[in-house]
Amino acid sequence: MAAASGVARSRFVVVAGSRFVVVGGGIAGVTCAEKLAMDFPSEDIFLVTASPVIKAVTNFKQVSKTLEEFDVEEQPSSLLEQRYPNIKVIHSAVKQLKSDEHKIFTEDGREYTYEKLCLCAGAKPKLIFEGNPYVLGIRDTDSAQAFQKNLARAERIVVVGNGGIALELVYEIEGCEVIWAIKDKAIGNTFFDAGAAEFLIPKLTAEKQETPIECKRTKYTMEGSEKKERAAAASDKLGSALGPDWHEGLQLRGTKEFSHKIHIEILCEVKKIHSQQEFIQLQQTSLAFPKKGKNVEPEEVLWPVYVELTNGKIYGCNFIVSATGVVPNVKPFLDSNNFAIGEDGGLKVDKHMHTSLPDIYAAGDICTAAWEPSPVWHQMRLWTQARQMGWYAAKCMAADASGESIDQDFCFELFAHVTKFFNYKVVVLGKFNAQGLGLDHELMLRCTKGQEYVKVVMQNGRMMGAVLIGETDLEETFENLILNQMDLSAYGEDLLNPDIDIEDYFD
Ligand SMILES: Cc1cc2nc3c(=O)[nH]c(=O)nc-3n(C[C@H](O)[C@H](O)[C@H](O)COP(=O)(O)OP(=O)(O)OC[C@H]3O[C@@H](n4cnc5c(N)ncnc54)[C@H](O)[C@@H]3O)c2cc1C
Ligand SMILES: NC(=O)C1=CN([C@@H]2O[C@H](COP(=O)(O)OP(=O)(O)OC[C@H]3O[C@@H](n4cnc5c(N)ncnc54)[C@H](O)[C@@H]3O)[C@@H](O)[C@H]2O)C=CC1
Repeated sequence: MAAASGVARSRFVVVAGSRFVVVGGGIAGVTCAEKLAMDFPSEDIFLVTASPVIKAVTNFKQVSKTLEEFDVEEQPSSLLEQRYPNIKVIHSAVKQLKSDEHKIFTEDGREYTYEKLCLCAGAKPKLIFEGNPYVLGIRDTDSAQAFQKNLARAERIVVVGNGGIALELVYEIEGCEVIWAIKDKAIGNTFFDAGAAEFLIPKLTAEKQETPIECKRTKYTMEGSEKKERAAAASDKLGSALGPDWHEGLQLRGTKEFSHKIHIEILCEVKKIHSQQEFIQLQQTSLAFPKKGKNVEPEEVLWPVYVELTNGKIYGCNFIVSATGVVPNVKPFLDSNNFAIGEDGGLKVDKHMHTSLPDIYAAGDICTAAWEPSPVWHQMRLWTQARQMGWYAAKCMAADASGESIDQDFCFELFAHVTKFFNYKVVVLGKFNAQGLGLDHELMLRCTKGQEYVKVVMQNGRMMGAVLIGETDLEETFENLILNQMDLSAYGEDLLNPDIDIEDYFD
């Protein structure tokens, strides 16, 4: 017993301690470390990360009260250390946390002490049939490249899930048949309602893809990363999450000559996945790619794998993409640490980004916002929120360290996200899908086919949320109307009347 514990102790070397230690080289961790480095120029800030490259926010611009514009670069960590000489990046994964001793232990056998720690280790894809070699998830550079390689040899794939990744994939993939299996009635349930889905659908059947629109608020690049480091990233199992426009550098093309070929199976899930051999033994029939949405033809061709849906249909394919959400990456930190965990599996944080354990904070995809939120804010695991939380967590750590109290940052007053789907600019504000409002709300719509889709969510004459697809230029006005909760009953449908310049109305 004594010998065993002696061996265990000698495996770790105390390298150093720092007042502030941040874990994770994604947007949340890097932003947190940068803010601490700025506020404490004479302290060393340790950034411990499993990934060989880090994610840096560049060209940040606050374009309105809550909407932000910034680029994200995947960079070698040396660039971060050049910008902030008091940041020391440690490349190793944390394998254990001893919160009662204020220590973390890394995979390379070192231990570090901290006074205040911020955990920003992100999330992992929540895969269906995890472990099946034909099921792929997309999270980081490594998994995106593996997907691209498999797609280049594929004639047909099945995409499961109906959120951000699935929406991007089905639009971007060319030269490959795509069976898109969704649990819901309409596409894009995490961002859209059935009306918006209807507006977007024609883009999926368009034969030719158009030139990508300039996305005003987001850009994702890998500038500054050297080839050597990119290769290392490709073999990394714990890379940071990809972000907007991640697919632009990748050719997402199968073996065929056509552009889009998508069939959507609604209101179903995957019941079973059969290997080719299992399928042969089953003596069942699989279906050919449906023509004009109808599944009449059985298929004779043999495929590497078969997907049986809960609606009874079976499709053969080359592989399956599980774009079915994420689970916070909390595992390395749980052993012997009694963290309060949210329903979604994240580390619960209070309004000061503090977890349930002393001196430990969390930010980004790993955490679950457990404070009483503003009526028009909610958590979504997004790039923007990772940056906001990382920045604010650093402010909270600094305030706690100096015994000050601070108010919550304004960004948590209103949920605001700008992105791009199907080559349209998409802005979602507040309770854009009437989340949590029950039946007590009204919707107002304005739609010009192929051009714009505007939806506002109203409750008791007040605007609670909005979805803006296309170049509507309404985001700032609507942002103000949601924030100031003005009674808009008197304006009725004029609120969305295209002949009235509502900006003038409310200025
Ligand atoms: C394909 C894809 C597309 C996306 N598109 C968008 C988009 O268009 N817009 C948007 O807003 N959001 C998008 N997101 C979501 C967004 O990328 C994430 O919400 C955000 O990047 C999360 O940042 P993070 O810093 O919390 O986590 P991550 O970026 O996951 O970073 C976690 C970091 O922790 C490190 N780490 C993990 N475990 C350990 C450990 N044990 N020890 C040390 N380090 C560890 C990792 O190496 C990594 O550096 C997308 C996500 C994906 C997967
Ligand atoms: N443009 C953007 O803003 C983008 C944001 N992202 C973010 O990246 C993260 C990962 O993206 P996604 O994986 O798309 O997650 P997501 O949370 O956006 O969507 C998950 C989808 O999977 C479905 N689902 C869950 N379990 C399922 C099951 N067992 N069977 C079938 N369907 C199931 C859900 O109904 C939902 O439609 C998310 O946080 C997302 O917000 C991703 C891509 C683009």
